Amino acid sequence: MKEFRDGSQLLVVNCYPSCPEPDLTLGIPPHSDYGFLTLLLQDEVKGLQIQHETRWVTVEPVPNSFVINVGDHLEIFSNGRYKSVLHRVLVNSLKSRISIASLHSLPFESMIRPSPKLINDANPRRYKDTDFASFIEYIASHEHRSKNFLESRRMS
Ligand SMILES: O=C(O)CCC(=O)C(=O)O
Ligand SMILES: [Fe+2]
Repeated sequence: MKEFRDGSQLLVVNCYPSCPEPDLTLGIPPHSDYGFLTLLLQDEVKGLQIQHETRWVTVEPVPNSFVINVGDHLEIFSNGRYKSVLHRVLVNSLKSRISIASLHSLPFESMIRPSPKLINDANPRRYKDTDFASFIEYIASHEHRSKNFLESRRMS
């Protein structure tokens, strides 16, 4: 898509200090990412987990590599064929951890909508249009947990 040439990028740097009681908290609660794709660089300390079926699976750090996550916009654009990945971060008592997440999408003012090529009588449209303003409005009044923003964009 041409629009990606002027697309948006959000860069998030996370630092998780070691925690004396790691079982009592989370580094980041379960959520899915804003955007089409996230490129994530994690250091050598484990902590990231993705939800696979009903289990939380640790994403083993691989040196000099990115973890690529599907975000909510790709789920919307693909009309649900690709699912944004629910993930969370654990803390540990021994080491602090750093990660850098780069979230990529269309320009902030663009509407994100299911691709018309994927919609037909057998596959009706499943998500409403959304944009950065709707995301900001949503997180101003709700906690961004689980996949609740994406759920709010589902057609009823
Ligand atoms: O620290 C990580 O590995 C993941 C961070 C994350 O999920 C985020 O910044 O959205
Ligand atoms: Fe994330």
